[in-house]
Amino acid sequence: MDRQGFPEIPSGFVREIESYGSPLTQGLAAALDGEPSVAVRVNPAKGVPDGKWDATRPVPWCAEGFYLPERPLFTADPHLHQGRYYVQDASSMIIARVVAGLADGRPVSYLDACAAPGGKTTAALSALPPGSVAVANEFDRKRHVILCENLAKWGVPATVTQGSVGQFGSYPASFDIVAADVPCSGEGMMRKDAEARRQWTLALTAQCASLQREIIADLWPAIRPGGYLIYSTCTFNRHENEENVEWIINTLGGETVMPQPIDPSWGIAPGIGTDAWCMRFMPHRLDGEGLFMAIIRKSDGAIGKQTRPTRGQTLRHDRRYDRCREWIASPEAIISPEGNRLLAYLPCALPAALWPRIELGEIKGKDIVPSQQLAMSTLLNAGLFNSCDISGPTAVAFLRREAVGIDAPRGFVLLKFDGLPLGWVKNLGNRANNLYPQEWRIRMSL
Ligand SMILES: C[S@@+](CC[C@H](N)C(=O)[O-])C[C@H]1O[C@@H](n2cnc3c(N)ncnc32)[C@H](O)[C@@H]1O
Repeated sequence: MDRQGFPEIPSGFVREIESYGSPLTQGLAAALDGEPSVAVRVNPAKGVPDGKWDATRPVPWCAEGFYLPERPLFTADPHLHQGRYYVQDASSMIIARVVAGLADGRPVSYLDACAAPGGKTTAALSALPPGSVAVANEFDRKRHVILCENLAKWGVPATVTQGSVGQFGSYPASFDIVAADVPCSGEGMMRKDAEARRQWTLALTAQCASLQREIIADLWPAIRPGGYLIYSTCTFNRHENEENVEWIINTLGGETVMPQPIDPSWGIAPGIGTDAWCMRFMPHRLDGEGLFMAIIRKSDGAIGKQTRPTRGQTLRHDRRYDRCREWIASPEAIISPEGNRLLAYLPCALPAALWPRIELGEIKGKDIVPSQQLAMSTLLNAGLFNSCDISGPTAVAFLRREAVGIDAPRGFVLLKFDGLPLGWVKNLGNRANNLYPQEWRIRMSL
């Protein structure tokens, strides 16, 4: 056993990386016994109050990223639950820079094919130029639920889907950028996660490399010719990294590109034993966990070509709900019920099945009970609702789904903390019903 009851770094892993004979891997195994850093990325659409984290160090490659000197009790912080920031390993924040560089100011269609829990998706959503559309998919059902929660809190509209990446075969040449943060052997997590050490075998790396090729082959038709694949893993071995990038280039047809200049002082290393342009984040060379990323441009064509919106083709605005139209600041939205949920669809260049949607509320008789997703949305027209500013302790009680006393008119009231929405209560006068989603509530004792 080594640090904090972690098993030793697997010797087979050490032998594997030493076999590369690269100076880039010297010192890597020792660094995996060190302490991981703590970093956060601020949501530019919501922001955090000035001075929230004094004297934090910026993450060099991400304008919104900061290292914290120690790990606070994030769960007890209402700002986290408001989607004002995301706790994320610093290395992963590179995705924002890459996406901004590839889009280069043009609206694009973006697919994050392996998205849960949503760290890279939220970063990409903040980096995509206005007018872009984003789809986030997750294969695993339980992780999809977490993805929905994290993206709802982030508040920037996106479509969330659940299923295998094969489903995107039905949308040929539909996306300018496809991000595939593929499932991997997780060697880059050996510092944070004891299981990453326990599960490691050379056979696992081969299995993962093969699954990753299947995933990319399934996704490839969905990328527009001339569009981009962002391929990433959180592992160090070459089989899942450089070898797969070369397989993609040679078998599917593309070339690696560098979308943004990388400052050598950041410590990001190139690929090992390849001419392809790759980025290696190695914890002994920079402050972040292991990450590998390559950007592959699919041969031919140009990106940014938008087809005409197919608005109204399969969905019609339901006039019974006209009064909810202004709840969100999107005049194009089509308001339509699905079962007892009232949804606002945001028409875009993608087929209607992939239009982003915001749940406005639950239809209960004549009432529409406004939803938590609406409260969190950056499109919410907050001025249309009665609201009430609450203190930190009341905010935490609300997030625990406890009863909160408020001084506000009767009916649905939007609770605000530090100037931004936190959620809804139904004020009955003598008490207020807490409408925070049961499954999102803070469960731990604080
Ligand atoms: C590295 S994680 C993604 C992390 C995420 N991009 C983030 O930054 O928060 C890889 C994801 O791929 C999903 N996955 C597992 N098997 C898959 C498969 N066969 N096809 C597609 N995705 C799969 C996993 O459930 C997992 O959520």
